[in-house]
Amino acid sequence: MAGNFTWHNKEKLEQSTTLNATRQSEVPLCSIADVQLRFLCPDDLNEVRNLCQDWFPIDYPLSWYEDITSSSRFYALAAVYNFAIIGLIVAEIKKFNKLNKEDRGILPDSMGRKSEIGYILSLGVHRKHRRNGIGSLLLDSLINHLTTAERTSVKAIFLHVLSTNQAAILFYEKRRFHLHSFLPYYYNIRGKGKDGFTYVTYINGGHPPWTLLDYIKHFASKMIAARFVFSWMTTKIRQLFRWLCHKTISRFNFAH
Ligand SMILES: CC(=O)SCCNC(=O)CCNC(=O)[C@H](O)C(C)(C)COP(=O)(O)OP(=O)(O)OC[C@H]1O[C@@H](n2cnc3c(N)ncnc32)[C@H](O)[C@@H]1OP(=O)(O)O
Repeated sequence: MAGNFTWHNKEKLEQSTTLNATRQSEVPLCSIADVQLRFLCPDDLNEVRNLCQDWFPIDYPLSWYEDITSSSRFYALAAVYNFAIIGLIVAEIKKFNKLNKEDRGILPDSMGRKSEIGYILSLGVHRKHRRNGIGSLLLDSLINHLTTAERTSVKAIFLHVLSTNQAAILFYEKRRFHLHSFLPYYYNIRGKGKDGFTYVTYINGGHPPWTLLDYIKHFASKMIAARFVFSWMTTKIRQLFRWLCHKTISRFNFAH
């Protein structure tokens, strides 16, 4: 899986950001135009670990932080303001056929076989800077990356979220992610089973498997199209027949 792609060149660290969305109702602590995006590097490990421990109820092992701050397998992007990380997104591309059973229904089998799929492992924004468009900025950057010409095989982006994480659910729904499945006891949080949801959005022509209703709609539209073609052909055959009759009668009259 990891061998099939490399994320952005880590040397291209800084991306300038231009998002003109300034809020009228509240004064943001930082202007989004002053936020820079760059990829994580090994020196970020402690800063990233402190942020994640604040944001997520899951205790990730040290090896996870080492991986996301150093491996090119991950698209691990930080939003930086005043030299401090105030947000980050971590994602990877997975081969569809390597997905867990519960996630296989995201794409139809016929499309899935040759496809890849983006998986968001983590997205978080510093508490002080939430509702300022930084989460959206990070997500947009990932979506832009996955919708370039070289990544047309990536047909969907999905993630897992705690069913009680209302802020994140509202955020993803606002960003046109749809609920795909309910995952009872998906998380083990300090020894307790907690439910999760899978959310998904489709890119690069990807779509969910067809439901019975989709098949009915498709069949009905084919029937309507066939009826239209049939009635057009009947009209044309009738016109041709009339023209032939007319020609034959004219010739017959002329001969006599
Ligand atoms: C795969 C996963 O990582 S799941 C876990 C997700 N991460 C977390 O739970 C960590 C804690 N939460 C956070 O860090 C943040 O709340 C995030 C990442 C979910 C959202 O980041 P933000 O920078 O605040 O999002 P952003 O400002 O771009 O919000 C975009 C829109 O999402 C919706 N939204 C975001 N947060 C909320 C909220 N708390 N309540 C209601 N709607 C919200 C709004 O519609 C918002 O637009 P608006 O502010 O114009 O109304």
